[in-house]
Amino acid sequence: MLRLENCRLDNGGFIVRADLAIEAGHRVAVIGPSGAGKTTLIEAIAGFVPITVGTLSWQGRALTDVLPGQRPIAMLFQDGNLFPHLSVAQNVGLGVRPNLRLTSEEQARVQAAIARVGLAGMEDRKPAALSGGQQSRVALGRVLVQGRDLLLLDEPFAALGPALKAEMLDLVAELAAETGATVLMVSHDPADARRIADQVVLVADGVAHPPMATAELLDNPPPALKAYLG
Ligand SMILES: Nc1ncnc2c1ncn2[C@@H]1O[C@H](COP(=O)(O)OP(=O)(O)OP(=O)(O)O)[C@@H](O)[C@H]1O
Repeated sequence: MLRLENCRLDNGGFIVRADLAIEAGHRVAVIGPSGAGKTTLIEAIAGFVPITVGTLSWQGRALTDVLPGQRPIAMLFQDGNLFPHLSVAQNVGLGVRPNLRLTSEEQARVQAAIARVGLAGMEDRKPAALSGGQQSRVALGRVLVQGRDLLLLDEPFAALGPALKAEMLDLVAELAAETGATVLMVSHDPADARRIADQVVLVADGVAHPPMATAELLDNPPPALKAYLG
């Protein structure tokens, strides 16, 4: 279980409060008005935004004072997930070892991840020689080899067209199901939440609310969400 107990997240003076728990294995969409603090929540869990009050824990282990790289977390951003001068295999390999000196067993893991995300045969290509969807697949391959318990996504597929975005969301859901990873995904599109998230965390008015069942929340939105959904 991921727990934020009476937390105060401080993003350069912008405060979000969070007192919530997410059961392991769930896929949770983080939605809410622009500027409400969705990214702040994700980055506090990842360790980039300080938690000045309260405790963050995963499976009973306190993470509040753990450095970002030592948290059981993999992250995918909207942009800048790939290094343009590195090949597909190298970009994925970074998930195993930042210096890319991989053992043959580790190279095999990278190869398996590349195949799993549908890029077998493209190992030596640079990102510029890939489509947007293929680039997203490389980033997902890197997340996959990291083998972390928690996957945090901050609108990673916003730049893709609707069909491609749906395809990538489905791939995230499949990979999470295969690995048992718990997923938190920031999205502006309620359809994304309905597509892959069984629960939704609403961030509004300075508060990250406890998760609610996706259909229940979106079918009967509270006032703050209603205003946002229009
Ligand atoms: N480094 C910072 N210093 C001060 N304020 C910040 C900083 N980063 C973000 N903020 C402010 O914190 C608030 C929340 O930002 P955040 O990015 O978490 O919102 P969001 O819900 O993800 O927004 P969006 O949907 O527009 O991406 C915003 O008002 C923003 O201006």
